[in-house]
Amino acid sequence: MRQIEGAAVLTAADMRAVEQAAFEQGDSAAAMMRRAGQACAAAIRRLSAGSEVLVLCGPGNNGGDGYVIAATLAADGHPVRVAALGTPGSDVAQQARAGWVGPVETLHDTAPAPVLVDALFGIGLSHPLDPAIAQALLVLIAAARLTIAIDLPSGVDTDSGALLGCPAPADITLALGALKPAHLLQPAASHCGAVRLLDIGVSAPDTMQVVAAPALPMPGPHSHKFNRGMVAIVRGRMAGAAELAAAAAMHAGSGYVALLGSTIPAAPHALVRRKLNDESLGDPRIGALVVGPGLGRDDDMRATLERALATDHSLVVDGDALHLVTPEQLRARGGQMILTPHAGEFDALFGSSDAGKLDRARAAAQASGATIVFKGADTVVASPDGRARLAPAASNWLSTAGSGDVLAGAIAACLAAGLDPLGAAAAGVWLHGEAARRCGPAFIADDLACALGPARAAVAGAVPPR
Ligand SMILES: NC(=O)C1=CN([C@@H]2O[C@H](COP(=O)(O)OP(=O)(O)OC[C@H]3O[C@@H](n4cnc5c(N)ncnc54)[C@H](OP(=O)(O)O)[C@@H]3O)[C@@H](O)[C@H]2O)[C@H](O)CC1
Ligand SMILES: [K+]
Repeated sequence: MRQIEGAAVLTAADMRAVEQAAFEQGDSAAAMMRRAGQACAAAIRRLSAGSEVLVLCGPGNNGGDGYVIAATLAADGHPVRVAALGTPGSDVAQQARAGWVGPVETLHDTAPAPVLVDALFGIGLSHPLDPAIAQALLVLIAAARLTIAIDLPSGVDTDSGALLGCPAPADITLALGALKPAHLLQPAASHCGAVRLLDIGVSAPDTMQVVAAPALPMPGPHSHKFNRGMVAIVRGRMAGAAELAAAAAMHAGSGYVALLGSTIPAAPHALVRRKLNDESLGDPRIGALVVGPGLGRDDDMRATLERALATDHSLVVDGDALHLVTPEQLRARGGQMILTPHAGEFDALFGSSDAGKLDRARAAAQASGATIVFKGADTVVASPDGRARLAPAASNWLSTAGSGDVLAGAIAACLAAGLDPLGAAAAGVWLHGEAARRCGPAFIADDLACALGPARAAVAGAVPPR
């Protein structure tokens, strides 16, 4: 079982394409199912510590995995029972069913067991779970001390993370071959428990990946404040937001941070405070310009935003600025841009929709030509070139004022350090989550900004300094 940071994420269709490609290379569905089931059985043996296991097998290949799991556990002398929903549809699942020689109960007449394995539905769930099935499942889950989902907990939509009926919450989900968006997108992600990836011998494309610890430079003998990356932050009507973004950029490793629009000396004194004018805005040493935190939405601030957009700096566009621009305006501007909307700002800029978060973020990146950080309990980073990064759940204590300002500053520091927009956005998201983890409970955004330093230090050195 592998941790999921950096793992490939595949939609159901992509997963099937990977399977098909493997078959065309000489692999077989039966062999793949055998590898999947045996890998799951090995993990389940470790997790169950000798307790009896009840495997629930569905009508598809997820159920086929379940029969291989049960047969493997039985062959190892591990106490195991099987209850089935329907009969296997595919030949490969029927073969797997034939490999189980024990009795097969039904969901309704089986007895609970300490360890429950949900092999009812995986990536093929196509419509909401029947309430009677869901109810029987919940009774068995309530009676178990450990519930393990195979590939996905039953009752979730693979690609969007939406719920399909009343889902079966798992304590652990064993993802097969690759993560799926539902392992990371809410509300499905909340029903997966701890997600572990099992290798089943398929090679997954890495267009979409789980956000991982970034490779960030460690300063070296030739480093100086400018080649470590200069960040400039436009100060708006609510000055505290820009101050937080500035503090975040400093702690996240930027060598020089300028707050444009403020000259009154104040802590932190390492923060350079300059008037906002053509000279300060046009400083060619700026590696990333942040506009939006606490900006305000009046005409003067709209004009300030226009001046920022008129530069050729790499931009981080956040907060109020997202209410003042249009996707067309951004696409026309071009250059490196990272937008960091939360749900409300996303709807304001790109319109509301019932589509899944991943699809919406990817469409927005296409429409605007910018890298989109669609924030939330499930953060999705989408690049205009189709690549995407999905973040594992971070601390719920991030639901505090200023958290977004801190993220904008962290992303800007990574962008100014020379990462490309997708890499910088993903690195900033990882630093933000890691800083929150280090803060523990009940922190405020000022604490979070300071914790970016230790988080940054933890990943320094992966690449040589510039
Ligand atoms: N590389 C891999 O990921 C591997 C995955 N494997 C396992 O295979 C499943 C995917 O198998 P699949 O058969 O495509 O789908 P499921 O097993 O999830 O379920 C499909 C069957 O369930 C029926 N269905 C769908 N929705 C419902 C519902 N709400 N209620 C009842 N039945 C439902 C569906 O019937 P339809 O008429 O809707 O088509 C199918 O009969 C994957 O998740 C892995 O566990 C391979 O075994 C190994 C490699
Ligand atoms: K399942």
